[in-house]
Amino acid sequence: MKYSQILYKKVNEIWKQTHQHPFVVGMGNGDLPVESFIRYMKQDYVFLIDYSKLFALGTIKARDLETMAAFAKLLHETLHGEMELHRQYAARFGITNQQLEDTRPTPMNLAYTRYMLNVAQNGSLEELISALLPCMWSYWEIGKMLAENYPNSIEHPLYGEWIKMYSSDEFGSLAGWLIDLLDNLAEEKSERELQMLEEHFLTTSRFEYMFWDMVYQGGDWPV
Ligand SMILES: Cc1ncc(CN)c(N)n1
Repeated sequence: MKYSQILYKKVNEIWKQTHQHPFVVGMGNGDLPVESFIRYMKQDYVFLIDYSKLFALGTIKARDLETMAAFAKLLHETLHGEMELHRQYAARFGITNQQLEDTRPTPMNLAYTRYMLNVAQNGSLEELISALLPCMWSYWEIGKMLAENYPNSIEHPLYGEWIKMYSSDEFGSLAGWLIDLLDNLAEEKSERELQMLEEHFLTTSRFEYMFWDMVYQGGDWPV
């Protein structure tokens, strides 16, 4: 069995609960309050600024030109594709790009990005990938699940664009490339190293769930 399939099984329960989270379900059936979506978009924008840096660190840790170029492409797609979606959403609500960028990350958001940046800066290329992969892979799974279970959701005036982007073949092929890369790299790793990668994968899968919960519940600094 491929290493990614082993990981997929390990996070099955976490991802299942993520798919059932009211924020995710609310995008599918259109019931999600707009204020929750605006909170998500702002928090996610500053999340993506740090997340982009992981791809930059991926180019530094890459061991060949092809991998370097692929990480550079992911960096470009995040800054100019994924984040552009957020900028367009924000404009609809009269939120400027500067206001988006100035969003103060919540403690949960900060904990998540600091965890990944710490792994990316201090760990191996394999650790970096295993920490960031749930972000891409779980979003792709959510996009596909929503498009399949809620076929009309693609037409939703607000959430439709989000679902279209994350269920798209383009997004899926970027996630797929990262999955294949981890599978190849994992072949040469010891049990102990694989255990560490699994730990990162599980941790950031849990962080993903917590991120949805944070933007739904509105968790912020107490003072
Ligand atoms: C919190 C989070 N995780 C993942 C993704 C998908 N890149 C995202 N936009 N935001």
